[in-house]
Amino acid sequence: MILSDADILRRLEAGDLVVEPLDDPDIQIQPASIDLRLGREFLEFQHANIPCIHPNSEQEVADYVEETVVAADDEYILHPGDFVLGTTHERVEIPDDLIAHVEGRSSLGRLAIVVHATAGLCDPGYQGQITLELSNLGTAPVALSPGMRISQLTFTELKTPADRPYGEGRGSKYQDQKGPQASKIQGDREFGGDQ
Ligand SMILES: O=c1ccn([C@H]2C[C@H](O)[C@@H](COP(=O)(O)OP(=O)(O)OP(=O)(O)O)O2)c(=O)[nH]1
Repeated sequence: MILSDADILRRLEAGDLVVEPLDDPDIQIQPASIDLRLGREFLEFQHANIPCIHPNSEQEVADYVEETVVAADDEYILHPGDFVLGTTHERVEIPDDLIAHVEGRSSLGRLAIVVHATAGLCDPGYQGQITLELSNLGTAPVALSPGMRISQLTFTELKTPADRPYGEGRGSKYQDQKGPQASKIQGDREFGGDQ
């Protein structure tokens, strides 16, 4: 079951679903989703730094990205073909019996801006800001401004709460992330990590 605006409000009031700061609930709570705003930090990919990324190399991933912070009243120009990591302004807490889907907004989609390349799922138990995989699929640069509504979250109720929710209990690598976070795939067991 997908939560409606009334269901979302009920869960926010109950306090187990958290979206904060929710500056403007009247505008941000949509019929069956919550609009989230764009944060000020961006991770850009430095193509010249390394020839290729080996997923098991924390160093290569770290060398590959560089953070840019734009002022609250400034803008970030996303050029055609660019791929950068952004962040939601809001921090979320997803209860154990919900999953949240990170979706784009139609108005931005019509300008060719997408907010995730592939992994648009926030697990039951996830807490933190949401890293956005931002791309401009169009032919004209688009100016993005911190605070603008950039994405929407929808919520689906699970049949039963997750037995092992995302979080410290299972060593989840993005729990409590602040700002855009680069890939931590080197934490995967396949690449020598313990997850
Ligand atoms: O667009 C998104 C989607 C998800 N997340 C957060 C919430 C989610 O719970 C967490 C992990 O996502 P996923 O399970 O898809 O990533 P993974 O690579 O499998 O990581 P893990 O091994 O920690 O599950 O990342 C984001 O920040 N941005």
